[in-house]
Amino acid sequence: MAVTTTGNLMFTKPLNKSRPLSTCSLSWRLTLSSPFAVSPLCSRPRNAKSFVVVAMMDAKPTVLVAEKLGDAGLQLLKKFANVDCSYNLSPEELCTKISLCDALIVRSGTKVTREVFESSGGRLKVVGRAGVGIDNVDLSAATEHGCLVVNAPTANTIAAAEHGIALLTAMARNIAQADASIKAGKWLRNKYVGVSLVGKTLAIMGFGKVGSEVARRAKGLGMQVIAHDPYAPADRASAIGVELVTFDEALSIADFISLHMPLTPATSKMFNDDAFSKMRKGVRIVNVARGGVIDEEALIRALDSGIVAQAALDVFIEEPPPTESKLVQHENVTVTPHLGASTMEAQEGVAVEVAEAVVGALKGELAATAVNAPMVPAEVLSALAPFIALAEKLGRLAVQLVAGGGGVKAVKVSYASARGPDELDTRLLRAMVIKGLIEPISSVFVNLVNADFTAKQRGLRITEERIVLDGSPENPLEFIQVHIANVESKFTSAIADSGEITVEGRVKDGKPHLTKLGSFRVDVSLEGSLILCRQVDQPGIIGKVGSILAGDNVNVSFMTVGRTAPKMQAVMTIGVDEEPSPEALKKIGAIPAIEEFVLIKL
Ligand SMILES: NC(=O)C1=CN([C@@H]2O[C@H](COP(=O)(O)OP(=O)(O)OC[C@H]3O[C@@H](n4cnc5c(N)ncnc54)[C@H](O)[C@@H]3O)[C@@H](O)[C@H]2O)C=CC1
Ligand SMILES: O=C(O)C(=O)COP(=O)(O)O
Repeated sequence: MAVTTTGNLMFTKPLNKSRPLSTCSLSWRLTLSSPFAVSPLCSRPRNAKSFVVVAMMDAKPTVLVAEKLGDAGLQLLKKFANVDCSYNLSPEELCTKISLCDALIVRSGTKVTREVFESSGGRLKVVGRAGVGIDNVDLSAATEHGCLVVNAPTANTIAAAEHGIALLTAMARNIAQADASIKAGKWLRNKYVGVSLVGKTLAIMGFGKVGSEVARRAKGLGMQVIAHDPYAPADRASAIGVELVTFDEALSIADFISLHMPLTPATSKMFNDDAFSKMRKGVRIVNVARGGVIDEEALIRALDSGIVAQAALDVFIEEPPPTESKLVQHENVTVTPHLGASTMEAQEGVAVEVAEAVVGALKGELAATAVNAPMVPAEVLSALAPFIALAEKLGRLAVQLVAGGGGVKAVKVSYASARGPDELDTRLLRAMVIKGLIEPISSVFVNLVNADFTAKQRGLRITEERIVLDGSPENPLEFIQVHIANVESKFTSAIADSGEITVEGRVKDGKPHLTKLGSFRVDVSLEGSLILCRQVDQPGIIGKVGSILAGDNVNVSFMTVGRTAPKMQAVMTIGVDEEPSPEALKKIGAIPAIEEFVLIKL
């Protein structure tokens, strides 16, 4: 393939969409039934550009590691992928490089913006955050681009909690200031008299993983611990002897306040003038969460007025903060450069946690640490696996039966199961029906991440219905039906009495089968291509069609006939391994008894 170089980019000719998959530049590919199925670059540039950047010619995906990552994680990645460790990239450099990458791993120092996803040209499949907070990743843009975001939610919990306690104790005893003063040649024993922690009330704001661990440790120091978290279960708090209180109660009671909530639109600047005005005079604040949860200007005012006696901050709205920052320079403020997660142990831990999630996602597995996709436990996933393939095939079949009308706008998916509604997670199945409905008629790539978004964007209303069956709930599902309303069909027999295109499928011997088409009972394996014929039921038709296909060297894998009654209307479904030639199809259409027929590519 001819490649020309322009600056940092390698450009090649526009790729031919009709090229067989096996000749794509990106030869690794996941199975289509995978929820994170990767359609190669050549088959679906999402934002199709006149030129497509081609990354590499070997079989491995490329992972860009944009910030320092523990060695154990790097080794894990290298077993599966080409790993490009490029630190301190400018936003422009990141946007340039990203089009050559299948995965990106960052910490808190890299902003993964909408531009990054747009610049990836659809190639970026997964962003791994080697840590907890994902406020530096534009999750909406990731979801819209079908890019999975995973994080490492557990491996740095203890490190962050320990750093919170370190800041709490260092602040109370003026450790940083006293250290600086000795180094400046002073000996200020009276100036740096501290305050005791024992018996004081600590309010933990955000009682999640880190907050709970800080609470445990603070109790060990003899503090009274209360917590505010609108979403935390009371039994978890009471199990470690912590009382959950309202926001205002926490502010008005606490001697010390430690922040542990994520930065979200709801928590942004929640510690503002109003909040500071409700605090006890002389309160001391620790922030190892995110700088953005505090209005930094309001904190300076509260420090200057004495409402806040001291603050210890690991995080800032802008990182690194400007050197002349009044907050950083304030004598009652202790600062660290976002070190909460920076222990040897935590960095090795997050590196492994994120590398495993990224490799898994690149292999098409569902990640337990997915941030923008439903987390489906492994056992549920394996039980649903055959139905995932069925759901996609039914969507693909149904949409190819549409001839016209108002366009596909209203689709109902019915799940027949003996399981209770809470025991059947249909999110995955719905996503796969959407994938099947949209991919054959567009260049959009649909996966579990962007399925609902893509359907909504295309004005496709998906409703779901449960058909409750008696019997053993051992099987997750008996059958799935897909109904498309308000459309005409190119195969009128696919329209059921309800007036909707209706297809029904079951899993037989682990394989997806079509079991009903419109009002006709059929049974054909949903593989390869399908020929659907409607004819007046009479002897000899099967033989005629069979011999036309044999003459065209097309292997028939399956054939069934469903009829309303003997000698009445019948629907013949024929599974074929190869696609018949137009001549063969013409001959089938010319058989007098055949009233309509259609070829469906699954
Ligand atoms: N400084 C550092 O290096 C580190 C900072 N962090 C920060 O700490 C945050 C917490 O981490 P984890 O405990 O692991 O996350 P988590 O998700 O286990 O806990 C967050 C808690 O905040 C609560 N929360 C959400 N909105 C709230 C609100 N409006 N008011 C009070 N609570 C609210 C949630 O219900 C949840 O329980 C992360 O989002 C991250 O920003 C985490 C690790 C290291
Ligand atoms: O995990 C988090 O949320 C952190 O803030 C840690 O950030 P870092 O990976 O050290 O840049």
